[in-house]
Amino acid sequence: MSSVGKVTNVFWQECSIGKFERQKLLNQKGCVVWITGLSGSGKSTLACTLSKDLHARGKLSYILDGDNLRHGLNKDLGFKVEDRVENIRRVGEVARLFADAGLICIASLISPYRRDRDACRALLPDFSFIEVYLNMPLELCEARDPKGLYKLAREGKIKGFTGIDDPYEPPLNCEIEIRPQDGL
Ligand SMILES: Nc1ncnc2c1ncn2[C@@H]1O[C@H](COP(=O)(O)OS(=O)(=O)O)[C@@H](OP(=O)(O)O)[C@H]1O
Ligand SMILES: Nc1ncnc2c1ncn2[C@@H]1O[C@H](COP(=O)(O)OP(=O)(O)O)[C@@H](O)[C@H]1O
Repeated sequence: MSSVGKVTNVFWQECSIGKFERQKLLNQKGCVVWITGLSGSGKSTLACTLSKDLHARGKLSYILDGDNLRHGLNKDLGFKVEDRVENIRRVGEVARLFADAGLICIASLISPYRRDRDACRALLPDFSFIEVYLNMPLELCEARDPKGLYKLAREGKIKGFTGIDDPYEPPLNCEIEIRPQDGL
């Protein structure tokens, strides 16, 4: 018996088919590629390109995209600090399940807070957690503005927009940092 979060009397159930058996079946290792950066920095584009490339190599991947998850799993969440924290916590847990299932899980979310990204990394001590920082200047992201959200934020029609009037904390020790001159 153990105590988990708010409840007690819950038990961990083991199965003889585990992570290693699944990895053998799929001929790959589960891991998480966590893409972080401002809106418009290219997270979804990179996630899709990576997934297509892996697919072509016969590797099974799955994308957890912030925008998409907010249509379902996270549709009860907004953009206040506590909602973003819960958003990242949930996606970290889902990413852990996908990695445990043996997939290459590609999470692409703004994930503005360093502490939350680090907490996701800490959830995955037995897997590779590859943090990819799309270090694109705000001016570039704002010039792209494919959804017109920066314009609305500048006009004050969206409050708390990341990079405008809400913070983004860049990673200090990410595995991969991509800058505009890297020519992606
Ligand atoms: N206030 C505010 N701030 C930032 N982003 C906003 C906001 N309102 C809506 N959007 C749109 O939501 C997308 C970001 O969702 P995420 O789940 O990745 O955000 S977060 O990680 O919880 O910060 C983000 O998508 P991307 O442009 O793909 O990053 C925006 O389209
Ligand atoms: N490497 C790149 N070079 C030029 N434009 C890009 C690049 N990556 C993405 N874009 C464009 O920038 C915009 C934002 O990309 P997107 O992947 O939607 O970013 P995010 O998911 O971070 O909001 C889109 O119009 C996309 O086509």
